[in-house]
Amino acid sequence: MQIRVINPNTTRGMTDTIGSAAQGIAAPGTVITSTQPAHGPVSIESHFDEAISAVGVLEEVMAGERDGVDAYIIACFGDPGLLAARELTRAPVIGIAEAAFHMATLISTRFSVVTTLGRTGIIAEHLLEQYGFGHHCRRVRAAEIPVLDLEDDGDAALTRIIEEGRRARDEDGIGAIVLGCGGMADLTDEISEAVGLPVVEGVTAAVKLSEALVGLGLGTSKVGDLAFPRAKAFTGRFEHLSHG
Ligand SMILES: O=C(O)C[C@H]1NC(=O)NC1=O
Repeated sequence: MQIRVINPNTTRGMTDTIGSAAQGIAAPGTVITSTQPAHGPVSIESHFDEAISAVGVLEEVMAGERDGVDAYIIACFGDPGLLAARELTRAPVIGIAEAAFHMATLISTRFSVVTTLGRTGIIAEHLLEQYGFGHHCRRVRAAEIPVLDLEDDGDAALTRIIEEGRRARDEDGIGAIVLGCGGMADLTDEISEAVGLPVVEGVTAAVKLSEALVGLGLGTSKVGDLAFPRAKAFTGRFEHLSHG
């Protein structure tokens, strides 16, 4: 099977980190192809960044449909464009936040999230409620690091994440940590070792969930709100999105 991992930001180094983590956990026979939008924010750290990035995610899913992709992963912790992407395909589309939340509830009764900047914590909080995991998550914490510090200042970023993870361990009454950024995909073992808790990371969780869904012959329902979009003309810079 082919799983297309989409980094919604446009930083190639982070796309490569994400793709490597995905391939490293993939089963024999699973091919990971990783991609990013041609246009969009170099990192996603606000509602504005999320909104703009979603268009690129959808364009990458449309390209994947031409490539015969078997499953898609949206590798940003805000799961930008998730439901819209599901409208475009019969394949499974998994957001890394949703995947991580599901996995964390299978190994712990309470978890906390450690993400990058505090200002994006509300996005994870909204997703927790939207997905039905609000009562499982004790707190959404932030290491207060810019997303691209994970690429540009990795050691300092890792230190900050571990420090926040230890505070969560000591204060939150939790059994697991969820990593709140696609760019943390290669840090799972180091953080788990340093904090002394199981760490759930969304990219790798989404790979295994995608393999499970494809293996079960399950894909996005095309009945109801996730049916293919109605024929629609788009104008201006979005004219290429016209369909039907
Ligand atoms: O929402 C966040 O803080 C992290 C999010 N931003 C990004 O560019 N990739 C992510 O996973």
